[in-house]
Amino acid sequence: MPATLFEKLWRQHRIADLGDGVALIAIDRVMLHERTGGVALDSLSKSGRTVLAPGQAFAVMDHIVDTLPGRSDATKMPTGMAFITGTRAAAHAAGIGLFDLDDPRQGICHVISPEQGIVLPGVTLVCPDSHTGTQGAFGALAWGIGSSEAEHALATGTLRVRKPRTMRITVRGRLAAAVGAKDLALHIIAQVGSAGAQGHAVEFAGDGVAALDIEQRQTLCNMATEMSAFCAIIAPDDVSISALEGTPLAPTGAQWDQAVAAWRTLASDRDAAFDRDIAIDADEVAPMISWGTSPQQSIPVTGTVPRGEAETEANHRRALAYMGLEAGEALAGLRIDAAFIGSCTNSRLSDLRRAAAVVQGRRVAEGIRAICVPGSGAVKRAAEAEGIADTLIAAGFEWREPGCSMCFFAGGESFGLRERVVSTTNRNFESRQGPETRTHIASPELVAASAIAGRIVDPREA
Ligand SMILES: CC(C)[C@H](C(=O)O)[C@@H](O)C(=O)O
Ligand code: SF4
Repeated sequence: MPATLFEKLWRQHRIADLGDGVALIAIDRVMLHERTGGVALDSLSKSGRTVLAPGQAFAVMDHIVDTLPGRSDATKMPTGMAFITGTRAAAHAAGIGLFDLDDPRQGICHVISPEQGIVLPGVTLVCPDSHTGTQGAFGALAWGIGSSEAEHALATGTLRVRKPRTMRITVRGRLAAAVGAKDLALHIIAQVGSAGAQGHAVEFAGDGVAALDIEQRQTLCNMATEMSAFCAIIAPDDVSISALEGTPLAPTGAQWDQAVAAWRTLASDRDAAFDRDIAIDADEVAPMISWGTSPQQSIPVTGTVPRGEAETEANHRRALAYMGLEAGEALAGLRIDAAFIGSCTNSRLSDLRRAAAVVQGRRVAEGIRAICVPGSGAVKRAAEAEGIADTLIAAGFEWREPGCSMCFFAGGESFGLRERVVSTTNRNFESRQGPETRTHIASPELVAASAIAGRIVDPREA
């Protein structure tokens, strides 16, 4: 019987059926970060257990660390330092891999995993972080879990998992030159809704996805979390395989060749049936931006804030009031206070390169705070070598150390009260980037162009 890619990976990792739609699944990699991972490690050691496969477990410092130059274990978050020192001690005691603050490989967990070859096609990878599905861009089965599940996975190399349903999102045709994966993702989420993929493993397919480079694919899979997907996956191909070749933990020599031969079989069979199957026309995707407090509240940047539909009216009104907007108002032209380029959605080299191309030779508008936080040490060094950092700094951007930074207010860094921020991050929830901040999520090009203009602009006209 024809099988989906998800089904193939599920079967390859299924140890036992536990009944009622739940299976015991073999876990190949566990990633942890200092916000939730240290807790799992501590609880594990308190219960007298050890990590079964320390060589396949990795802890990363990304969420709480400051991203200001000259940073140390002390953080802007008053209780932050304990997360960092605690995770460090626990990782050392457990003997697992650690990407510490002073490690040149440090960065956001989902960004550094493929840089290091931690994620590979066909593996199962879990992390107590909701955007773990980002790594499905490499053809892995990667999903976010809770801390206690992380503890279980560390101790046993397995997890009980309720089998998700399957959903395919086929992108027909290629995106226009001025639009990218972030626009595509917001277009899809606006269509299917923030709960649109709940309980589903989403496979992105079609020529529009095959045409995306590996970093854009990660952006797309990252945003699947914002439609509540269990995970996202893209079948491995030359693009994803060559991106992993030569990474520190990838197989080498004959083992690499063998692995590649196996990875090439990882695709949904032609007649495989999905529980849900939807198609998107790439030529209908425009530069997008969110207007509200949920990623589904996104519109083309040329559009106007929609009027509420009856059943969501109260939510709609609340979002409008929170964002300081009125239905019918155009987003283009709206004054902003700040611009942020970073996060596991859009902090890779090509994201920064596209932003730099927009700001090249120009200046951030008077009074606008513009910040760029590269996703990893490797991205930072490459951007510096290529002149991207100089371009951004000359334009007036702050150039930071790698980390989640202002994606996530709980890290301690934040924007000011009620400030309006254009941001390349994935969440525009209330107070996500600071007290009552008004976040508009969009592509790096749109954010960069808006920083220069001091207001929301269509990057095609910048
Ligand atoms: C802190 C962490 C658990 C959280 C998540 O799981 O997503 C964070 O990364 C986020 O983006 O909100
Ligand atoms: S960059 Fe933001 S979304 Fe990504 S893992 Fe960090 S806090 Fe979560």
